[in-house]
Amino acid sequence: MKRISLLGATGSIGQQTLDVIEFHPDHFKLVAMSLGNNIETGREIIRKFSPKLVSVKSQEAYEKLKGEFPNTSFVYGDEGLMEVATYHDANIMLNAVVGSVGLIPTLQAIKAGKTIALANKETLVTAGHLVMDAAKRNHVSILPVDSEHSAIFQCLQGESEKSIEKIILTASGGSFRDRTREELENVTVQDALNHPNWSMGAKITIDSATMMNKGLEVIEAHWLFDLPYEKIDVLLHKESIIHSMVEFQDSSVIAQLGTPDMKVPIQYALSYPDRLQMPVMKERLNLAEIGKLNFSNADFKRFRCLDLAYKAGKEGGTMPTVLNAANEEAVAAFLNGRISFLTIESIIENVLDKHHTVKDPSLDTIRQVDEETRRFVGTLLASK
Ligand SMILES: NC(=O)C1=CN([C@@H]2O[C@H](COP(=O)(O)OP(=O)(O)OC[C@H]3O[C@@H](n4cnc5c(N)ncnc54)[C@H](OP(=O)(O)O)[C@@H]3O)[C@@H](O)[C@H]2O)C=CC1
Ligand SMILES: CC(=O)[C@@H](O)[C@H](O)COP(=O)(O)O
Ligand SMILES: [Mn+2]
Repeated sequence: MKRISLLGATGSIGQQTLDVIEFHPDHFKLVAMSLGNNIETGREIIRKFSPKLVSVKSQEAYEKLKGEFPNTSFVYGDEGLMEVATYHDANIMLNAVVGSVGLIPTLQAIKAGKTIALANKETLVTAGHLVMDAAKRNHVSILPVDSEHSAIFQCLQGESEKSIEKIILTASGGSFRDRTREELENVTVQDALNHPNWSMGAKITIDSATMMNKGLEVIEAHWLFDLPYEKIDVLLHKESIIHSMVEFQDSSVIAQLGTPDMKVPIQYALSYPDRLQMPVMKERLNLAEIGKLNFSNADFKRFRCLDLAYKAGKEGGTMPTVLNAANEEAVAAFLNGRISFLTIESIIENVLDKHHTVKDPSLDTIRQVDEETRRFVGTLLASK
């Protein structure tokens, strides 16, 4: 029985994780969870799964919920998130919060010896060296939930990482994949939130539209699979059927395919090294029905954020921390209607240009750079 603590239970990945847990009561049990502001959904989840410990974001939410469920203890804030991440009765922690707020709970869970199922890619982007180093020292596995990384992880089962020629991350191209840069000038938040293949949280859907998502995934892959950036390619594939591929030294290419459904990589991370039945999904893959799959190279001028992410990743040190923090702030400003779609990338580029890299940063330095970057983006936004 895997006993799961789930960060971000009310989100898109969180809810699909709960579906998977519900399908397999003999294999999985939810013992602890966190939510942010969505108390209504939180209540429904607590009623259904009776977790022993629940963390909420604010003290106000904590005051509202704490007397309602006699068998559940409540905590709140950053401290609460950490308590859930390290809950004594959990053996696996699935991190499905959005943003670099996921970093510290991940590090704490690693220290507590929990297996990590990681959806929260920002954690690896902002401080991949600290996370992978802590995992190594504590003999803890980091199992990917992100669909591309799960695909690569699956392709690598039974293979030696030494025999990898390169990995190929597929990219749908997001909501605006068929538009020119000129056509991006006046796109709306609603247009951007309309992803062609995946139903996801707002932040990652915007990241997908700017292709920053793929850039973050390149950095995530660098850390997870210990590969230099030269061995990580991106390929546009608009159907999101091939979730990613590995090319080996002998020229063989192994790919992982499936309909776009996050329950598959979530379940694989939870059941690993076993596979379980997938009782409820939209549909299984029928290639004859699909007929044709499309591929093309990603244009780095068209998808500026992808280029910025490769450059930040290659530079290393604190540069990816800045990339991530600037992106989080710029995307939030776009979602709030404060800036246009193309301003997201110009803000990130401006901030990266001004940053002087600190090599091999400590956790304190990462936190400081993250905060400074957010403040700097705040001043840029104030002048708009
Ligand atoms: N959605 C997807 O299909 C995929 C997502 N990912 C990654 O998984 C992560 C989660 O994405 P997704 O599920 O789409 O995001 P959502 O926005 O749908 O969910 C985010 C979750 O995090 C909680 N949360 C947000 N901010 C905070 C905070 N400051 N403190 C505590 N909790 C917080 C939210 O709580 P509440 O809603 O209650 O406020 C919610 O439970 C991201 O890193 C994303 O990149 C990766 C691959 C696919
Ligand atoms: C489902 C998932 O893993 C997302 O990260 C997805 O990959 C987004 O799709 P694109 O970034 O390829 O548009
Ligand atoms: Mn992905």
